[in-house]
Amino acid sequence: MAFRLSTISLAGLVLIPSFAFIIRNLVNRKRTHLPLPPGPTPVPLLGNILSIKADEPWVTYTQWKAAYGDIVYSRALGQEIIIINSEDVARALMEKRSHNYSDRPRLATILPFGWGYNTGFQPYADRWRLHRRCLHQAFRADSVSHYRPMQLRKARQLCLSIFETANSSEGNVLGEELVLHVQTFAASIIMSATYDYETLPHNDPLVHIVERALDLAIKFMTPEKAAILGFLPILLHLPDWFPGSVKSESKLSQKYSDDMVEVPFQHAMKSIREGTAGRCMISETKVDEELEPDSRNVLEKALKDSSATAFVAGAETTASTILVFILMMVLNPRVQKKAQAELDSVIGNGRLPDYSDRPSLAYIDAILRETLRWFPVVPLGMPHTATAADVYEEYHIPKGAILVPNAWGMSRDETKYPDASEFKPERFFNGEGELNDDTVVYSFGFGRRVCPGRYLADASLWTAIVSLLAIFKFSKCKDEAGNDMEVVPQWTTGLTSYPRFPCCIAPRMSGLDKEALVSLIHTSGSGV
Ligand code: HEM
Repeated sequence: MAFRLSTISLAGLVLIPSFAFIIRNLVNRKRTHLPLPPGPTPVPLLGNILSIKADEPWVTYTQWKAAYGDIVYSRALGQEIIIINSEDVARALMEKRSHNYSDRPRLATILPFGWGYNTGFQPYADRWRLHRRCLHQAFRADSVSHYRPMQLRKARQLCLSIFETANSSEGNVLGEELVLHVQTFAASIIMSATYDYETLPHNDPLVHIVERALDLAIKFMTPEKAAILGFLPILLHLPDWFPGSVKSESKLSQKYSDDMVEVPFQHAMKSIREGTAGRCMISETKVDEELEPDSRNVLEKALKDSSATAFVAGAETTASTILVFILMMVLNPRVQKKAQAELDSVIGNGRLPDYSDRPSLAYIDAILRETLRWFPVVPLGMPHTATAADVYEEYHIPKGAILVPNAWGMSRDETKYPDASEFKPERFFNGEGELNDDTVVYSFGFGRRVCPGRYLADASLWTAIVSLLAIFKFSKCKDEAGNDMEVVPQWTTGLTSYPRFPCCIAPRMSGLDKEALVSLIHTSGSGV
């Protein structure tokens, strides 16, 4: 009896919002007389959820492009979702009409799991504007050059760590070892740029606090869980023994998130008070002493929250892109050889490259662009929401609809990128042999919500790519008979995605040992 009762009440909780949605939708449609964008036929209640590839939804959306076009209407559990499959449509809506498409969906998991601090989830309102001001001050194009010596130092440290791992295993590096080195590199750059905090190479206590919060959040902050919690908010209050309850997980996640926001911020504030802080996001943000206490508190809170977001948004995305780059080098020896020939002709082998070499290394820049294109590590960008109903071409865009920019689909546009599934840096050169103006900006999002960390990310990626190419040759692992082993990367799923794969990493310079590498690093300048 108890079972039947709870089944009925659960069904009721699911059905009522769905009927409300259907009725609201019918009323709105009557008012507009315009069709919705085309899309697959939804089934009652679930919408189109069952026809989407759960681990690679961008693949399904790109197939929908072939069937329905650049703008596709779909539904998931009562939510209207519009997939944007072309850069032109994304710009027409999210940039040219950014006043209407800069909001974010209110995911039901955000506040209960302690993620209300995050810039990326802020509604389009004053608090978000203040966050953007703090991020802009620290990471705008003309501020980030200051971080270059630190980024270069950390890229060379990354090479040293990889060298040691490869050296101890005859060149064969396991997928998880590579992931760890690259993630440490990306995390240490963000911790330095935001908090002027120098991370330890292993088991850093502050990085641990951040990762603990992220690990838990990744499990619970999925779109499916948000949809379920949106229907059944009662799951937050039911006792732990009740199937589906998330009461204790949400409390734990809140605590971990609070620590993640507070602990590194207090560390930076202490250094500022003691007069030992170097340049970083916290020390750079002008909190005017003259401000009223209330305004000062609001600004300090925005600074604290947006700096925590910088880590969350910047570390994994940067690391994931470098992992894609290494995978591409393993799978495309021709490209790797050509890049190293360019490096040898410009730099020689007596020193390591630095930022001053960038204008002379066009092919390396093309590799960076092709890496961002070949697999945008935020394949579906971040969703934007329509603040008001709108009309685009002949279609009605309902108020509250979620717009999903399918960056992966844009990167597979055969008219712009012939043989799009191949890794070809040459596609970024014009007829005169110069780099063209496609910098794959769509991989960093659109309009007023575009990634504020893109300039910092660009410099981190370039310096990692150029340093790794200067020192190492990446190839497939060999089996006992000396044959190349097939590479089968395992891709993670979530808001971001990266490949995990073993590979063989050997120094390019014959006889290079650790001592020689350390000495090469020390004698190479920072060239800034
Ligand atoms: C390869 C590295 C990176 C990639 C591919 C990337 C990509 C993105 C994308 C696609 C978005 C969503 C934009 C939109 O809504 O249209 C975004 C947002 C954001 N990114 Fe990045 N990002 C990277 C690195 C960084 C770094 C290094 C930082 C910080 C220093 C950062 C901070 C942020 C923040 C705070 C947001 C939220 C913006 C908002 O909602 O207003 N990102 N990023």
